[in-house]
Amino acid sequence: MGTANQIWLYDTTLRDGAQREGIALSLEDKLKIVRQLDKMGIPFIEGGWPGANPKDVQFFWKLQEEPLTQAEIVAFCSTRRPNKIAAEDPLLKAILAAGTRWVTIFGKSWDLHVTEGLKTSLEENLKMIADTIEYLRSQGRRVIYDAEHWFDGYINNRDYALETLKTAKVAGAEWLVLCDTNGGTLPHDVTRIVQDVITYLDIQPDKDSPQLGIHTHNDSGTAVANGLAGVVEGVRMVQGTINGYGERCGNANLCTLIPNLQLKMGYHCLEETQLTQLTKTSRLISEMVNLAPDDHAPFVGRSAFAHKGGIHVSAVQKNPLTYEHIKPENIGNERRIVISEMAGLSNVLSKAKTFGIELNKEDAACRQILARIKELEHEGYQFEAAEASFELLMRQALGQTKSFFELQGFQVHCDRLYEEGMPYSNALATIKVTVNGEDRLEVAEGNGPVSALDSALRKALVNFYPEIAQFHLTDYKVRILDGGAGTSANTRVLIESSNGHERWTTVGVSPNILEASYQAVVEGIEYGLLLKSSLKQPIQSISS
Ligand SMILES: CC(=O)SCCNC(=O)CCNC(=O)[C@H](O)C(C)(C)COP(=O)(O)OP(=O)(O)OC[C@H]1O[C@@H](n2cnc3c(N)ncnc32)[C@H](O)[C@@H]1OP(=O)(O)O
Ligand SMILES: CC(=O)C(=O)O
Repeated sequence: MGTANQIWLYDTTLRDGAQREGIALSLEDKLKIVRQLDKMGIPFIEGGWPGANPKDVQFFWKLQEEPLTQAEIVAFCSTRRPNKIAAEDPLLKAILAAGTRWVTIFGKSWDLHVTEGLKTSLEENLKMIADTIEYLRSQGRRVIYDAEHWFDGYINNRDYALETLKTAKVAGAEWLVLCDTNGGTLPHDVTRIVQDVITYLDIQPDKDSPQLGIHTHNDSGTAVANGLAGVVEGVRMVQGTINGYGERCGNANLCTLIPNLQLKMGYHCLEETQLTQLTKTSRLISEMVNLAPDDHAPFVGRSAFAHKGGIHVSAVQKNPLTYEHIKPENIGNERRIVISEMAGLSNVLSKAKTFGIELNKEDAACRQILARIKELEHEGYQFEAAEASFELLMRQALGQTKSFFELQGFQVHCDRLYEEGMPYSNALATIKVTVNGEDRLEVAEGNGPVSALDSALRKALVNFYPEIAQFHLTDYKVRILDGGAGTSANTRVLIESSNGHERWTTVGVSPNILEASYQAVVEGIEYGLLLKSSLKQPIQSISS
């Protein structure tokens, strides 16, 4: 056992996390994820159920060839089937073949599951638990026992549930993990039930084995709170998943549990440097499972330390404690200042600094910029996501941009055509611009009006600004702002552009979707050109 304040983290992203609807991990994905968790210092990582599918079998073979650096990789399985012999159970043979030092076995605690699910007797279930653990111990394995449906079982039949745990303890399980499998338990029930288990089994937290663990699901929205409640009472292993992925509403989110345990409750889970990997790990794993990261996730979300209200920004700049519950850098996250109609001068100053522009509150331009933002946001512009447009607006107010070209006009023509009876769209854009006093007229095709317009504009400009050849649109989002107005509604378009190295987002607003798109396209090109120009150097405050 560890020191008095040690909590043993147990990650089940690769097993229970993968039981989330919408996640399908390849062998390669699983290997990448396990290495990242190992790097972050998680001591126990549940890799999968080796008897359940060929991918999990291969996963454990791969780890035998290239073991992890510090984590114990754990193989998962059920107890033997009713009225069978443990040594002959194919799933138990597979878990042994996985070659791990530690195995996790789940067994039934709830009498309802024994009689209705397993269709066996309460006595046989106790034998299944005992036989399985004793057999695995005889084969040299260390055993973690997951007491499935522990809390429901306890509430339905306390004495039987406690007997199943005692059986696992006597058979040699080193960890007894209380599972809230259906996720319906609330923290005050966790508290009283854990207290009873500790007394009944005479558990000595932080001393000898067995010790208690907890595995919670989020169906009541209390998975993390339940885990914390268990720890307060003496539980020393916490099971969960990165980003809370898991069956139904998910498992306890380790990205929330770990910082709460370590930074607020004084327990030791990870080294300080490992804790700073948390945000990166959360985002990396969301990439690997192909789910968009939750920007508003506690601790690790992109917005977890984002300040939008002017009052907040002003105070945070004086002392971050005023609106932040922890230091974002402790978990590898960062503070962000957001620009919107709720901004005050402090937001503008702070954002200017990130663009390399030193302003102070006395600059007249500062108030003008703020007033302009509020006016434009009232018209439907939104600068939170369109930071490139905001920087252009700021530089225009400060006289720090130049006009790269002048639009004379454009026309876009869309056709719906048919080829062998199949419909397809084709768009043609004509644009006329003046650059350095020279008129250019260009035509381009696209599979839609915006791509045709974008192509025509870039074609007209590329001879003057060759870097435009590297620019391309990477994302295009449209939002109808006043849906009640039907097809004459105001439209906001956000366009993300890239030059292959950097990405930036611009915004346009108009009742005409093409006009809104044109504004965003033009700002996208202007910002790309600005990035390469000497204008994008840090500049001095205009009043200094
Ligand atoms: C709480 C949890 O998250 S537990 C983990 C859940 N995860 C999974 O189920 C994913 C992996 N599972 C699988 O690939 C398959 O279900 C397998 C390979 C395990 C079993 O497949 P099958 O043999 O076809 O059985 P099936 O999935 O239909 O039913 C599960 C069987 O396990 C039995 N079972 C359930 N829990 C236990 C247990 N703790 N001990 C022994 N048997 C159990 C059920 O009673 C049922 O038996 P039955 O077929 O006699 O009715
Ligand atoms: C073991 C497990 O995953 C559960 O009881 O939820």
